[in-house]
Amino acid sequence: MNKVQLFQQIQKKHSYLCVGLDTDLSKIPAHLLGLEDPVFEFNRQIIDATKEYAVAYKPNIAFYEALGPKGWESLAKTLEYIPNDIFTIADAKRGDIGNTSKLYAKAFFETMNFDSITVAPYMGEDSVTPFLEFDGKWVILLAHTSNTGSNDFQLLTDRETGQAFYEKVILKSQKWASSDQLMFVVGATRADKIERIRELAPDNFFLVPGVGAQGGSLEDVSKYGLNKECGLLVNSSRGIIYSSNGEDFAEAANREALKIREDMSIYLDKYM
Ligand SMILES: O=c1ccn([C@@H]2O[C@H](COP(=O)(O)O)[C@@H](O)[C@H]2O)c(=O)[nH]1
Repeated sequence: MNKVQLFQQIQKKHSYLCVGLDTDLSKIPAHLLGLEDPVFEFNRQIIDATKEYAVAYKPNIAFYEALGPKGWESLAKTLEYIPNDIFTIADAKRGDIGNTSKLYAKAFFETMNFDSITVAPYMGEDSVTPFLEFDGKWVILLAHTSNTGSNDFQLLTDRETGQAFYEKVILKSQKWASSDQLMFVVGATRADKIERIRELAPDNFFLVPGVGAQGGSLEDVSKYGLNKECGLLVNSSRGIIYSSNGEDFAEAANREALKIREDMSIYLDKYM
């Protein structure tokens, strides 16, 4: 999916919601556990309940890898089930020496047909560019993440330029790819930095995790992060998919997604 198509979906749905499929067997409703593939069944019902409001789905790969071959099977079935006009993100946070990155890219872009993958920039240019060699596929580079540990390295400042490490990542990586292929992860818990990050990357989409369970403010993210083509995909995982752990989990997810979409619709009119 290209940037124009993504923006069209956002305009059609008045939403920039990404639903995170962090599907955890210890958290899903008990009545699903006896089924052949409870993870897929949970995801199937969540997708059906939220697809009217979601412009992206983001399975976090750790939750599937942890289950071994069965988990990969549930992931493949989930990816297949997501409607074609909805953007898909493999939240895998990969990145290695070039020939290894190339195979990570092949795994997520060819063996599985994800639209995008999250990539860690720490190993530099030759670890990121192999992911950019796939037509129509996106790299979502970790820039300023939502966790407290992000302060350890991402805020380290270069004495000469005064630039923080995360700012360098954003500036340098824009030389490797255009905003048609490169997004950045920016935590909603970093709302105080979003205005600055938008200055550094005016045209790139940001994937923003950290609203909902992590407490980030959707309004602040929207106020400082929206650009002329929206430029935001705001993710909520636990806040939507585990809003009930009873038999009504899908209806509860539908209500949560709708609430977020209603706010997004207001912010698109107010701030874009
Ligand atoms: O900076 C980051 C990068 C990735 N994540 C991932 O996003 C979701 C957030 O889940 P919630 O339940 O909505 O908190 C999860 O998959 C994280 O691994 C992040 O939170 N922060």
